[in-house]
Amino acid sequence: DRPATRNGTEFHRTAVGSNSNVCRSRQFWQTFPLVDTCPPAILPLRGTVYILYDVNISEGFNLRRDVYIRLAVFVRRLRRRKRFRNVRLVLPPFPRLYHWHSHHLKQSDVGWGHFFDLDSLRRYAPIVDYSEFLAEYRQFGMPAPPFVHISQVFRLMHYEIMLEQGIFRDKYERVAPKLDDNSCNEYSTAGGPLLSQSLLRYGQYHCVHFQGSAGLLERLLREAIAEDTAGAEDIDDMRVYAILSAETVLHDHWGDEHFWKARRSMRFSKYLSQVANDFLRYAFDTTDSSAGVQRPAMWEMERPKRDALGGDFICAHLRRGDFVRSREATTPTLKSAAQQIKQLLRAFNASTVFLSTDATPYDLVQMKSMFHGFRFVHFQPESNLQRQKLKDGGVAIVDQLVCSYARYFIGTYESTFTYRIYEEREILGFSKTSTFNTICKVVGGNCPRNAVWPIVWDDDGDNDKPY
Ligand SMILES: C[C@@H]1O[C@H](OP(=O)(O)OP(=O)(O)OC[C@H]2O[C@@H](n3cnc4c(=O)[nH]c(N)nc43)[C@H](O)[C@@H]2O)[C@@H](O)[C@H](O)[C@@H]1O
Repeated sequence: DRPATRNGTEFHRTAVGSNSNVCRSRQFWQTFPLVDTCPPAILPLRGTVYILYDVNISEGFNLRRDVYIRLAVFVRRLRRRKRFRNVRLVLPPFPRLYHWHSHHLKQSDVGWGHFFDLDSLRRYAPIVDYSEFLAEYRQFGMPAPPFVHISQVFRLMHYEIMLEQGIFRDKYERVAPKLDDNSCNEYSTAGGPLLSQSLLRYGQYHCVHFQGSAGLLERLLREAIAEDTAGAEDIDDMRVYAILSAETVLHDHWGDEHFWKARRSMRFSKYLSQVANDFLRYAFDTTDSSAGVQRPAMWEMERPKRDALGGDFICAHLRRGDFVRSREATTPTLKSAAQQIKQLLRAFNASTVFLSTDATPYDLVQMKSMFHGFRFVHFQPESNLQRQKLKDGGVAIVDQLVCSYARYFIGTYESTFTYRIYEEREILGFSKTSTFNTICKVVGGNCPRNAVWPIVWDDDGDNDKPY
């Protein structure tokens, strides 16, 4: 057929109009450079492997952030391998999470760009937001209405017995789905509702017992690519795979410098950061420089630091909601929490407390009434419009950011929400003693405390060039 022209480069109409994701092999293209079979935009995408993933539907926002880190560290390393040089981790749209109670807000199918600075994430790992993935995939040509074809889906599940003769071994195994078994059912959204995205279609659906760290996924993906490859013709084709219940995958190395680099790259979106900064200035007269924290334009410029001062207030993260019932043994009453926070205010000769909480409005009023003689501050969006823009997830992030700037922070036992605040304060440069604190069940009790996982920096700067 006759070559058409796009951006001054010739390509064959058939390759664009069809659903082919096959560009001619490099050798052929180099031999006959004028007969270019792909639109120029696609050429750099040759061999792309898109990894879609999703997380168990009941997991909260802050565990999802941790699962992201496991996969981001993995794909950053994976990109060093030839077949995966163009790997892309596709970030799953957030469904309406269990904890996002405001039913009048539109908060399903929310992209990661709403919460995070995608360019900052991208400087750590090859990621694309779901909408960016669709736009990129479209360039390969899709049938109408446009469908994305996932060749294999892997629904991960834990092994029933983890130890073999007392030893934990990394392993996985495809298993046949049992009809009466909800742990792997292709029509269930339990492993994440990704497949209900209207533009997705998939080929094979596998149930996989999986035990091990993210690195083990490389074997699983290589196996899938080998199965999907017929021969030399399609060896370097674009491929799409999906991993469901990705929370099953463990960190390759938890808490090392790779973890922290990925964590540091998780800067919040410009809009959310701006709302938090405005609130800090308005409510506490606090800025980056008055608080003495480090927040350079790029996370790559951050350095070890321990002398941040923080704003002139104490922050407490008081988790209520499901914790009141499901973690009764470690969750304090409002009265006990208020007593502990007031003790701290007196000890630090401070007059202001910022309370971050998912408490009901009624409990919040109760709590406030226990702080006579102190200034009690809680973040509320300033207008309906701002609430709609922030959504419940955005309000929670503003709460976390404000707590990250406090002179002293105390959080909830075993809450990932609290752990993410600990991490943010580690990055900003606070002392460990001002950060790793836990509210007890009762005042003066000998209570369990959250783990202390301090930040780890590379010895010689950002020398870990992945690409
Ligand atoms: C034990 C597990 O704990 C997990 O919770 P946990 O780690 O605290 O932390 P998350 O997994 O983030 O879930 C708690 C969610 O509740 C809201 N939330 C909690 N604290 C605050 C707060 O201070 N301010 C605002 N604005 N919102 C808050 C917020 O939507 C947050 O993502 C649960 O997700 C699991 O379902 C399970 O219960």
